[in-house]
Amino acid sequence: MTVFGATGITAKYGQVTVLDQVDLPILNDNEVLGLLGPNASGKSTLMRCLSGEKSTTGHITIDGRTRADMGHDGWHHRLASMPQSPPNPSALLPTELMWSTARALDLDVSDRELADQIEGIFARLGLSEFALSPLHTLSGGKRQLVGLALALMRDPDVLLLDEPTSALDLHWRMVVLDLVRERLSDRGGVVVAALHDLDLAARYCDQIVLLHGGKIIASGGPQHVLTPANLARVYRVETRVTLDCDGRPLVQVIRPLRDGEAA
Ligand SMILES: Nc1ncnc2c1ncn2[C@@H]1O[C@H](COP(=O)(O)OP(=O)(O)OP(=O)(O)O)[C@@H](O)[C@H]1O
Repeated sequence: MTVFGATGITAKYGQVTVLDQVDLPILNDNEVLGLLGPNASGKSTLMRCLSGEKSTTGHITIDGRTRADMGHDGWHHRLASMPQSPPNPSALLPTELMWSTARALDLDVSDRELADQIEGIFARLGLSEFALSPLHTLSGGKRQLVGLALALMRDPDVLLLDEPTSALDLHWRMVVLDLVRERLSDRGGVVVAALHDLDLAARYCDQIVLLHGGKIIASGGPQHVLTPANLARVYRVETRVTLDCDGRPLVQVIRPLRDGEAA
């Protein structure tokens, strides 16, 4: 069982406050939280605060214990993140990156088991044929998938994904998010994913937090958050929202609102 909590998250760059007292809903085992918001609303900064990469005055816990309680290694044993930028287009091979990540984890498994694990992750992400291709020869989407493979290799209880599908085509977006959900039902844990695609968020997230200017504008189930009023206020667009056969919102964007036009 994993319970992840984050309250009172405030973050600054220099003197500028970019996150102001953000409280995320408590996440219980098997839950996916989507972070939505326009450019510069603070999604990546929040992800970096949650991972411990950026300092914050907030209180972040896994099963009631903070990073200070667990220590750096203990925390990163339970939590891993996939950053917004994919691995650099270097001469390294995806398989080398996976092995160095696996070795750093010091897992108590044989090389054969590790090789099987790596092969399994590559197969699910369509990377098997690229395992020995230098990163600089891969497309942006394939490198993004390598970034996800590295995060999955760590097999954390709390998985943070910063725009995990931004470089992917329609097929791979759904494969990746199906895999994320399947992994939760197999082994438990929670996922926090920053997303731009509202329909993917509605389809895959149990809860959504809508950020704007570093503050939470709405928080709750997709149907509660993805309303025309919230979307107009935050994204400055007119939308029509209908429900699919499973009751999930489907957002049709009609037009951008003009300067000065009421949301
Ligand atoms: N290293 C930094 N130094 C100074 N300001 C920063 C830094 N990183 C981000 N910011 C600022 O913090 C604010 C939030 O940025 P952040 O990257 O968290 O937003 P975001 O919601 O992830 O945006 P996007 O959707 O464009 O990726 C922005 O105003 C941004 O300019």
